[in-house]
Amino acid sequence: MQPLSPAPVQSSEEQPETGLPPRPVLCPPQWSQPSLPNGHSKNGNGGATWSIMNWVMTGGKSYCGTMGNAGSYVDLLGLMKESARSTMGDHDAGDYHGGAGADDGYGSGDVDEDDGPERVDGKAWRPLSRKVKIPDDILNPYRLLVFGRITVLVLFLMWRISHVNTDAVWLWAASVDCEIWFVLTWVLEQLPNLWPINRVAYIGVLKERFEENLKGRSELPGIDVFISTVDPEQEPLLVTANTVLSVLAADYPSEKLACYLSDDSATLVTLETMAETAHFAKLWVPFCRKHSIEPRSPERYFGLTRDPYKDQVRPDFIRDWRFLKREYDKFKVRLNALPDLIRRRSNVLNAREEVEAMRQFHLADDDLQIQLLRKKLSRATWMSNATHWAGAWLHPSQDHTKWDHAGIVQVLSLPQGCHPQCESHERRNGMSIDFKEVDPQVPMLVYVSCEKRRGYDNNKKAGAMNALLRASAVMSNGPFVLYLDCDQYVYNSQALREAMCFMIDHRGENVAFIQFPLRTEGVNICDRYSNRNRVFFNVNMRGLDGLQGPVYAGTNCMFRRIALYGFDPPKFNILYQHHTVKVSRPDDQKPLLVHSNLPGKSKWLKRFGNSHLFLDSIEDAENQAKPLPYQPEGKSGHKPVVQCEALTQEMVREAIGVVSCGYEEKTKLGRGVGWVYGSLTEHIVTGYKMHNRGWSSIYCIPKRDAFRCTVPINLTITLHKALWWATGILDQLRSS
Ligand SMILES: O=c1ccn([C@@H]2O[C@H](COP(=O)(O)OP(=O)(O)O[C@H]3O[C@H](CO)[C@@H](O)[C@H](O)[C@H]3O)[C@@H](O)[C@H]2O)c(=O)[nH]1
Ligand SMILES: [Mn+2]
Repeated sequence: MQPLSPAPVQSSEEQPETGLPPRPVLCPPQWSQPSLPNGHSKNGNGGATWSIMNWVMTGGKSYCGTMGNAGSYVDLLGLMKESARSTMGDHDAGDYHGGAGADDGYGSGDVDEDDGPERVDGKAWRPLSRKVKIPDDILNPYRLLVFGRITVLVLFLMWRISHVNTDAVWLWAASVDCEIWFVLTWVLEQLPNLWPINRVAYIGVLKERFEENLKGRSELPGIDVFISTVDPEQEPLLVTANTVLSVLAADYPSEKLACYLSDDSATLVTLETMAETAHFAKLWVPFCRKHSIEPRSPERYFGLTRDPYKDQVRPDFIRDWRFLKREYDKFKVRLNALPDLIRRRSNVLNAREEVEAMRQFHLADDDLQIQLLRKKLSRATWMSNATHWAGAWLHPSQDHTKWDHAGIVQVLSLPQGCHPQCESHERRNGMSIDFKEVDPQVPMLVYVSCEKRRGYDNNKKAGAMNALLRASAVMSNGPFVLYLDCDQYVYNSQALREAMCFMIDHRGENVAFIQFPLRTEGVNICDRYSNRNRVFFNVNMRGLDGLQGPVYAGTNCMFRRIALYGFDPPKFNILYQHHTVKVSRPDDQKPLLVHSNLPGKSKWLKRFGNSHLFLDSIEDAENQAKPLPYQPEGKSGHKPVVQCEALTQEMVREAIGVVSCGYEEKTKLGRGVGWVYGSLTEHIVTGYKMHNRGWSSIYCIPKRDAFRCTVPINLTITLHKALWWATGILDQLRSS
C-alpha cells in the first residue's frame, strides 16, 4: 500500500465538478508510521492503519477528575402528498422493493430550490430558505373532518357521562375514564396537525453568498458530526464505517467538517476499523467529489441495482469505478480480518511478555522471585504499535473492561489547511486514480471513548454525547453539531448545506435544531410493523413545524451548539440590540448570558466545569454560528473548524481530560446543558428543554432523503421499541 504522493502539484485548470475556480495547491506531507517490534509487520492485514496521526493519548485514573395512529391520518397524508411534488425520479430503482419507497421520498416544497428567490433591489440580499404554505383548499376538508370528529366525540362523552350504569358503577367509571383519556390524547395529537407547513432551502443562494468569488475559500460555518456506537456485535462495524464514510464524503468544505465517533464499547477493533476507514476515505472522498456520486455510503452505492454508468459523462469514470470497487472489496476483507488479527497479535505479544517475565524470574534473587510470582501476568490486548490498548481487553482485566477503562481520544485524519488541495494521483498496488481536479482532503475524523469507572453512571447515549460535546469544543468547536446514530448514513450529500440554509438565514438565529425525518431501508413494501412511521414523520412533524417546531427525534438532527449549552435564544438575549425583549424568568432559568456581569469565564465554571479551553470556546461557538450580518467584524466569514497545524497536543490532552467521568460531577451537564439524563426517551426531553427556553426548531425534508437507516423488521424488536417509547413518554408525563 503506497502512501500519498508527496510531490506538490500546481493546478491551473477550471474545476467543472466542484465549480470552484482555479487555485494554487499544496500537497500534504507524507505521514510516518510508528514501527512494531521485531518480527511484526505494521499492518499485518495490509492496511495503513497507523499512517495518520497516531496520537493515542489515554487518560488514566489521574484524569478522573410514536408510532402514529395510522387510521386517523390517512386522509391528510394523502392530501399532503398531492400538494408536494413527488420525487420518485430521485430514487434508485432498487427502492421499490427495499428502499424508503416513493411515499417517503417527496420533498418539502413545490419550488425549484436552485433557482432561488428573486433578488431584492436587483442584488445584495436573497433569503436562503422560505416557508411554503400548504393551500387552504387542501387542508380545510381535513380540518372540517377533525372538528366533525371532535364534535361527535364530545357528544358521545356527554351521553356516556349522563347515562350512569347503576348495575356496575365501577366498571362504568373505569370505561368512561379510558374513553376520556382516549379523546384527550386524540385531540392533543390532532390540534398541531391543523396548520402544517413545508419549507424550501436555496442551496444555490448559499453557495453564491458563502463560496463564490472567494478563490476556493468557503465562509460556511463549521459542523461537528457526532456518531455513536455501543456494541460491535449488535451494530456491525461495516455499517458504522459506511456511516462515517458518508459523512466524510458529504458535500461540505473538508476544513469545516469534523466527524467524531463515540465508542461506548471501547474495543480496539472499533478503533482499528476507524483507522482503516480514514485510510480508505482518502480514495473514497475524492472519488465521490470527482464523479458527484450519490449516495456516498460505499456499501449502498456499490449495491445499487441501477446501471452505475448511467448519467456519467467523464471518460475515466469506468476506470475509477472499477478501481474503487476493488479497493472497497479489499477494505471489507481487511475489516473482516481485524478481530482475528488483533487476537493473534495480542497472543504473540503476550507470549513474548511471558518469556521475558520467565527470564527475569530466573535471574532474580529469592525475594524478587517471590514478588514476581505474586505479580500475575494479565493477558493484554495490544495495539499495532505494540502498546497496551487502554480500553476493554479481549480477556477482561482490571481497568480494562467495557465498564472500567480510561478515556481515549485519537485523531485519525486531519485536513491540511483552509484552501482545498489537489494532488495528481493516488497510487495503490500499481493502479492509480487521477485526482487532479478535485480536493482530496478528508475532513477530521476523531475516535473517542469516554472514561468509565465503577461508581460513575455513564448515562448511556446521553452521557457519551455530552462527552463528545466537550471534547469537540476543545478540538474543533464547530458552531453546529449534527448527531447521527451509527446506522444512519448520509443519503443526500447536500443535506448539511440544506440544514445550513435554515440555520444561518436572516431569522435563523433563534433556531436551536433542524430535524430531518428518519427514513428507512430494508423494509418491505407493505411495512407491516409500521417501521417507517409515515404518519409521524410526514404529518405530525410537519404540523409541529407550523408551531414552535418539531420535536427532536433522537437522531438525524443538527443543533446549534450554544442551544445545546443551555443558552437562551437571541430574542431573549439583550446582546442583540434590535431584539430588546426582556423576559423575567425564575432564577434558575435566567439566561446563561454571553455577557453577564461576572468577571472572566468564572460565570460558566459551575455549568461547564473547569476546562479553560472549553470555557474559552463558548463565545467563539456563539459568534461563529451567527448569520453573517451579525459578525462583529462585518463580513469576515466563518473560520475553519480545525487544521493540521492548529490542533495541538495540549488540545488533545485537554479533550481526554474533559471526557473523564469525574469531569461532569460539578457541572450542569445532563441537567439543562447538553443531552438530558435520566429519561428513557432523553431525546424528546432534550428538545423540549430548548423549546421551553424559547428556541424554535425546523423540520427539513429535502427532495432526496437526507439520511437513511436500516431497521429491523422482526416483530420482537418492533414491540420492544414500541414498549420503550411508550414507557418513556409515560415517564415524561409523570415528571415535572
Ligand atoms: O449506552 C449506549 C446506548 C446507545 N448508544 C447509541 O445510541 C444510538 C441509539 O441507540 P439504539 O439502541 O439504536 O436505539 P434506537 O431505538 O434504535 O434509537 C432511537 O431511540 C433512542 C432512544 O430511545 C434514541 O436515542 C436514538 O437516537 C433513536 O434513533 C446508537 O447509535 C447506539 O450506538 C450509545 O452510544 N451508548
Ligand atoms: Mn438504532
